[in-house]
Amino acid sequence: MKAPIMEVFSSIQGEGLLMGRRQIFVRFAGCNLSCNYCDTPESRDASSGERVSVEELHETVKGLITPDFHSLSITGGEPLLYPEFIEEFLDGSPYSALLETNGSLPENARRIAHLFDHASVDIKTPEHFSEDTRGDSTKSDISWSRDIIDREIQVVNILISKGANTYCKVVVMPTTRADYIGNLAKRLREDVDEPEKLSMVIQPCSSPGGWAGNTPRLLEMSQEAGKYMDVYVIPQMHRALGLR
Ligand SMILES: C[S@@+](CC[C@H](N)C(=O)[O-])C[C@H]1O[C@@H](n2cnc3c(N)ncnc32)[C@H](O)[C@@H]1O
Ligand SMILES: Nc1nc2[nH]cc(C(=O)O)c2c(=O)[nH]1
Ligand code: SF4
Ligand SMILES: [Mg+2]
Repeated sequence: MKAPIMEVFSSIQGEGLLMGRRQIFVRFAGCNLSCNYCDTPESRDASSGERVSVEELHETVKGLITPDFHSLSITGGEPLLYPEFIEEFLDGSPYSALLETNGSLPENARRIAHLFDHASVDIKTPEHFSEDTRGDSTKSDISWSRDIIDREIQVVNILISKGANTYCKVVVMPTTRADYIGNLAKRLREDVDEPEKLSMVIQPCSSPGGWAGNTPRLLEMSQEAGKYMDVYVIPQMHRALGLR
């Protein structure tokens, strides 16, 4: 079996609750969303990857193991587009794995959630999409994205129920309303089956220079989310350090 893989590399996890861990990243090519902030836009096109077999991927990963290796990061693009390949690759794999997903494909998640010890589910917001597809982000109401958030919450519930240490990640802009993040946290608190097992990571968008003078907004967002959930504000460490 083969799947389009854009890159396999060893680095330090730069995001979320495994930040600082040495990981081997497997970046699948192809994505079903088009976030306007995506820092790996080339990964959205499945043709940006080389078709690799499970056996070839095992060999490549084996050659990248280091003494400080902690886990695999299965990312993309959107890895949930390739559940059969991931199932074959991780089934019987000796390595712990993190799933880095946009959470939009619950049925695919259901098939492979049991193979992950860790999971990061991105919660996409109106600002993440272009004008023609997003709702009215001038309001604090999250109704515009009900469908995608419904699916992301389903994926969170599936991953937690299968034992993955799961957190959600929200990429925020200097323009993101603090009460929007508060309402998002409230919705997650209400609809996630085991909310005590879920933390929210507020991740500042890494568009250069966007945060100078806007950081008080991060405190406001954290405070609003903290009314409902365990919350962290964590920037992308690898980009600040120039790590891959
Ligand atoms: C490239 S995506 C691939 C995995 C999956 N498609 C997703 O969206 O989670 C990996 C992560 O990068 C983060 N990311 C991408 N572009 C970013 C940016 N400009 N600023 C901050 N985080 C970003 C998102 O949080 C996303 O979870
Ligand atoms: N160092 C490093 N950490 C990361 N965390 C999430 C990443 C991703 O693109 O999925 C990423 C990445 O591309 N590099
Ligand atoms: S879902 Fe992930 S890979 Fe796809 S466009 Fe958004 S950030 Fe990029
Ligand atoms: Mg990245």
